[in-house]
This record gives sequence, C-alpha cells and structure tokens, in this order.
Amino acid sequence: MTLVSVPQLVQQSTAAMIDLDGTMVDTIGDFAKAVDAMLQDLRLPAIDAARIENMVGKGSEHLLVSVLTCVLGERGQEDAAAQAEALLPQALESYQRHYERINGQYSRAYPGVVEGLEALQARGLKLACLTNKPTAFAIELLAAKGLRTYFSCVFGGDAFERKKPDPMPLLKTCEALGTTPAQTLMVGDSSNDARAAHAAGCKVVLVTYGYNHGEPIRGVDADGFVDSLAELA
Ligand SMILES: O=C(O)COP(=O)(O)O
Ligand SMILES: [Mg+2]
Repeated sequence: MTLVSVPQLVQQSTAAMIDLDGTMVDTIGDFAKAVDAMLQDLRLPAIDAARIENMVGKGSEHLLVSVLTCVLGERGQEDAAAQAEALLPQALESYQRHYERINGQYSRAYPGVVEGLEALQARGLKLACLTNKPTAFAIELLAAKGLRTYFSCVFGGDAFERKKPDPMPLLKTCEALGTTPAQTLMVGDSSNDARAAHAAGCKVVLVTYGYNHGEPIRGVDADGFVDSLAELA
C-alpha cells in the first residue's frame, strides 16, 4: 500500500538517481541493431527484437549471454549456456564496436522526460543518472538526446565493482551526490532498480512503461508508480 504520494516522495528528497534504459530513453532499437550485427559477426542466426526486451537491464554481459544461450539453444546446441559463456569475450568485443556506432540512432526519449527532469531540478534536487549501461555509452546517449546537462554525475554498469540490483552503485552515487540514501530517490523501470533501492535504503518510484524482464511492473514492490516522469512533480 502506498502511504505517501509520489510528489510527496519527491518533496522529501534532496536528490534523485534516474535509470536510463527503459526509464528515460526507449533503447530497444539500438540494442536490437547491435545484437543483430554481433550475431552476424559470429555467423549465428538472428533473434527476434521483441525477445531482447526481456533481457535488457542487467548490463551488456547479461544481455549477450542471454541472447547467445537462446540462439544456440534454438539451434539444438547442447550445453548452450556454457557455450554462450565461452563465446562472451568475442561477442562483447563485436557488440561494443557496433553499439558505439549505433548508440542513439534507433532510440528516443520517452514523453514527459524533459518535463520531469526540469521539475526535479526546479525543486532543487541534485540529479544523477545511474544505469547498468556502460558509462561511456550512457554519457553519449544522454548528450545525443539533450539530457546530459540535467545530471551532475553519470555512472554506468562499469563504474563500480557490482551492478544493480546490488546496492553498491546506489550507495556510491549517494556519496558522489553528497546525500544519504534516505534522502535520495531512485527512479527506475524494473525490479532490478527496486531491489537495489530497497537494499540501499532508498525510496523507489517505478515507471509503468519500461523493460521489467517480462514481468508485470505493478507486481514489483515499490514506493510509487508513474506513467510518465512528468508525474514526479
Ligand atoms: O542493461 C543495460 O545495459 C541498461 O540497463 P538500465 O539502464 O536499465 O540500468
Ligand atoms: Mg532500466
């Protein structure tokens, strides 16, 4: 049961950490193109773009192992998961090379993102972007979509020893912002973000439109839900 409204949660916060993929930018098109190019490099069959959505949000390595396991399994390969792990270094090199070129071309900011960020800034909240996407790709994507200037820091999946759902990235980001977890609101699109937030001691608001590993987002334990970042204010 939500006892505090989302605008109240914002009012009680001095900073916010905002997830990127599925929360600010719809990046499935970029992921699909880069995965496609990687599979071609490895001379493997293509995967349906719709299936990639459930694999996004836990970092590049997780995405690629999931894609390779799926593709190899469908080809009737025994021990597809072990084969996928073995192919990972080669797949990652190819994927990153293609992603760098593709980044932002097949993606778009969700409606209400700019309004939401403007409103948070107007209320004096310090903002960090906290994503499992590699930091360099995150910075480039934010800049390409005109969103970079809202954030005093940007941390990706390679910024710290562990990624979300581990609480470490959130705790480190709070340190960088100079705030405590209790004062810092996490805004994300998945159970990954919610689990990390709870473990770190942060309140969490989830958007209802992103990528939640194929599970209904309303089933995730969160402090609030919004249909658009514009509703944060
Ligand atoms: O898994 C990724 O690459 C990005 O995921 P996130 O921006 O939702 O954290
Ligand atoms: Mg996300």
